[in-house]
Amino acid sequence: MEDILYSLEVNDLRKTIGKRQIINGLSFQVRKGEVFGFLGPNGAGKTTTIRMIVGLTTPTGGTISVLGMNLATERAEAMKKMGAIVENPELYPFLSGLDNLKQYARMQQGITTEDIRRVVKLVGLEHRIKDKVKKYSLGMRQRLGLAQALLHRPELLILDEPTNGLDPAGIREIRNYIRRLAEEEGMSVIVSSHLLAEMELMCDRFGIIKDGQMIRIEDVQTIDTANDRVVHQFDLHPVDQAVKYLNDRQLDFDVQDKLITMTCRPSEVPGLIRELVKRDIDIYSVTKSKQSLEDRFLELTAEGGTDIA
Ligand SMILES: Nc1ncnc2c1ncn2[C@@H]1O[C@H](COP(=O)(O)OP(=O)(O)OP(=O)(O)O)[C@@H](O)[C@H]1O
Repeated sequence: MEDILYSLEVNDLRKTIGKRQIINGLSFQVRKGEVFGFLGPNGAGKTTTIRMIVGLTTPTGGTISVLGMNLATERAEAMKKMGAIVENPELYPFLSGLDNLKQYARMQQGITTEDIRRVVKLVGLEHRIKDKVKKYSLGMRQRLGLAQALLHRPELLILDEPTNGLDPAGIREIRNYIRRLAEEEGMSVIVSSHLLAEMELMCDRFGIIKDGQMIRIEDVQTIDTANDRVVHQFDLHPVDQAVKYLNDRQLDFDVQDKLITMTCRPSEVPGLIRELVKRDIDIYSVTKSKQSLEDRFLELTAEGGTDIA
């Protein structure tokens, strides 16, 4: 049998609502066992794409394959391989977490007590599973929703903004569970977010979506920022002299609290330091902002932004 490399393949996906083309020829693949992020500004089309993948809305054109099965022609089989939390998970607050899972299990076929025990452990709710859901924190509810989505042992898990509304501790928990599912269970996970730092910590790769198109796919391990323009902060003395030099070179910079901030490529920094030192300017430190990925994202998604070919 031919080996299937991808859990999900989306090809030339399109969606028109009314006269508006919302998704515009979107293509990407999700590998087996990876966490793939869907990153984009508000209104980029993340939710619409996810709704098509989970079968909540029908594409106007293009194809979606789940583990090699075409969603349009082998829908029932493809759906069995998928678990999702797209809108808020449906939970009954007056039932315990366990009873919620039992209730959910009844609506599906072939779910055993062992399956329930397994998902409770997977999301770390063993000690609170008999408590009523109304007593759960938002993070715990989210984890119970995750447990529901995992009950039928999906191979592809789809989570729309899974960390939305959670506090930092809750975000970290969900992130850890998502990573565990990929690393220990070999599951493929798609998460959408507009939080960049989140994507870097949670994903193996992420795609940047803008105006209903995938404009770039990044591999988190190999993000190459060497040639990206990054914000650098120079602590130096005397500032006036440095300001004069930078003005003479017609460089763009800001001065705040005696610190000079400028956006440049990391490769340009050594030359700049040499020139400043030649002018008897003492450099105490140069700090590179950690926001480079965010800068790049904003640049890529800005109206009329940089050419990303
Ligand atoms: N049912 C609909 N009717 C008309 N327009 C829609 C409909 N659903 C989505 N849109 C529009 O499609 C575009 C993409 O929306 P979508 O919700 O997919 O974006 P998103 O990337 O998920 O954004 P957000 O981060 O804000 O959720 C938006 O401009 C939205 O207004």
